[in-house]
Amino acid sequence: MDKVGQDGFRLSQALSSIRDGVVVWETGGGKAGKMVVVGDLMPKTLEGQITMEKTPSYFVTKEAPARIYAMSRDTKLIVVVRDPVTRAISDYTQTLSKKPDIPTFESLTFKNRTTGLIDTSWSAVQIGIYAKHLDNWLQFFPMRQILFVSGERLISDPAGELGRVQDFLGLKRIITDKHFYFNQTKGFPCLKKAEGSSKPHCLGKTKGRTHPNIDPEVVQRLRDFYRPFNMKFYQMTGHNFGWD
Ligand SMILES: Nc1ncnc2c1ncn2[C@@H]1O[C@H](COP(=O)(O)OS(=O)(=O)O)[C@@H](OP(=O)(O)O)[C@H]1O
Repeated sequence: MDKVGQDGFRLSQALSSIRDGVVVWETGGGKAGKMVVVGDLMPKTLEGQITMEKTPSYFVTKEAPARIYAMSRDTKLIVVVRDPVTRAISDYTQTLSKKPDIPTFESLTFKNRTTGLIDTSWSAVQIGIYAKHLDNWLQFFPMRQILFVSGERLISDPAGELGRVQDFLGLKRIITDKHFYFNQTKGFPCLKKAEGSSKPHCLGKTKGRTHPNIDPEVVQRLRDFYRPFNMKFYQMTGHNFGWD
């Protein structure tokens, strides 16, 4: 859940929230990383409260479903997804902003550009294969405990998407259109009033970075690559996200 979402919730509901943090990744030893902490760091939840924790990497971490299930099998899971092609470009843009020397998007996308073979081990590509990741979660959690929020609709209709979230969590629909306005300069909706303040609150500077122009042929190849995975994902979730 992003900041606008979190703020939106705090606006209206008794909600205890911590930011990214319950999971610690150990690096070193040449291993990709290991999740080591769960559970005890979660704040105590009082009657009538919902405790939230958000870590984007959970969704694509093989061990996460089993560990969260062991902590609490009733946990409700919310994942924001967007068109995997745009997601990959956004991911690359974020990395590029930190490491300007990385190779081009086009060269990272392919194992072999001539044959058009996509490098599915590149995380920017791999993360967007949502159907595959969802399969891991469905080994532990039923679909009714998982909500997929559309990243595109979070921009075009934030109140509508948050309406779905409130329903899913069994909360009253308190966040509505009247809590948002669209900031044309940012290209994102903002909250009219931030939590505990009378001032508006928009997403931070790092949201809405300009993406580099990518060779349209490469974009098309990626669209073709993702199409079957997207179709499977729509089937699994019963929701057409309209990416194709
Ligand atoms: N509320 C909301 N609605 C719609 N889209 C949103 C929202 N919050 C973040 N974003 C977009 O998600 C992209 C990744 O954002 P972050 O920088 O937060 O990434 S990260 O999770 O911190 O790694 C990044 O996409 P791009 O800006 O297109 O690159 C963010 O703009």
